[in-house]
Amino acid sequence: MPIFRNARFEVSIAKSGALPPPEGAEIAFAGRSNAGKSSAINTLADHTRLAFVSKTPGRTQLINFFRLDCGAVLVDLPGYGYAKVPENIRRQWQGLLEHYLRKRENLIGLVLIMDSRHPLTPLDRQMIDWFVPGGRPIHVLLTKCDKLSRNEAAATLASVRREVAALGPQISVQLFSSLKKIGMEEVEHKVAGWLGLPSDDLPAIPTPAQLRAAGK
Ligand SMILES: Nc1nc2c(ncn2[C@@H]2O[C@H](COP(=O)(O)OP(=O)(O)OP(=O)(O)O)[C@@H](O)[C@H]2O)c(=O)[nH]1
Ligand SMILES: [Mg+2]
Repeated sequence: MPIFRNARFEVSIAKSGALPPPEGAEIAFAGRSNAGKSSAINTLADHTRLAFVSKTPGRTQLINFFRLDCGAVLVDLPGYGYAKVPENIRRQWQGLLEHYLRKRENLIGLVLIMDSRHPLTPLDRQMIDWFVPGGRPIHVLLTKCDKLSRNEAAATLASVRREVAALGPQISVQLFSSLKKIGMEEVEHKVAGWLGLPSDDLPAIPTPAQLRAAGK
């Protein structure tokens, strides 16, 4: 069962004081503005307009909560690092992110979206630093991997894996593309594991040979 399918919008909030009561395990999606976070959520949810996708960076300015069929919650955090946002607003968003990542008791894991062409920016490292002390896992999606050659993608994956190994013990990394739907099963398996859902119900992760045969 693809766990993100049928995600239903529940609520949006703009201030940490207004967080909804913690009901069900939360899986947060975070990423630099324009990294492809909304596209990844829409692709995983199999819903073209669940999360807003735009060509103008910095559009997701709220924390959006989506309920999954299994009862868990997908949390879409505001994109960070967009240069044209005024400093005071940027500080306010970062405060909201820090509060949520450090303090949210039912937050069990973080999916961190990075553009595979610009991984591990200083703010990505900041998110990792805020989250790692809680001991909960982080799964990095190196998205837009359709824009890299096969060799570039493999080299990026290896170097990001090497770098995050030094930042915390619970950080995993994979390639992803919303455009080509690459890497969906891998992230579904990972998050199902966090939620303690049986991964027998999930489709098997295709082997590299199967992916090549499918032209991906
Ligand atoms: N080629 C390619 N383009 C992508 C992919 N994912 C997203 N994009 C493009 O990248 C741009 C930003 O995508 P969004 O999903 O809106 O990014 P976001 O991280 O949600 O951005 P903000 O909400 O603005 O912070 C859009 O033009 C998308 O079409 C992908 O896997 N491959
Ligand atoms: Mg977005």
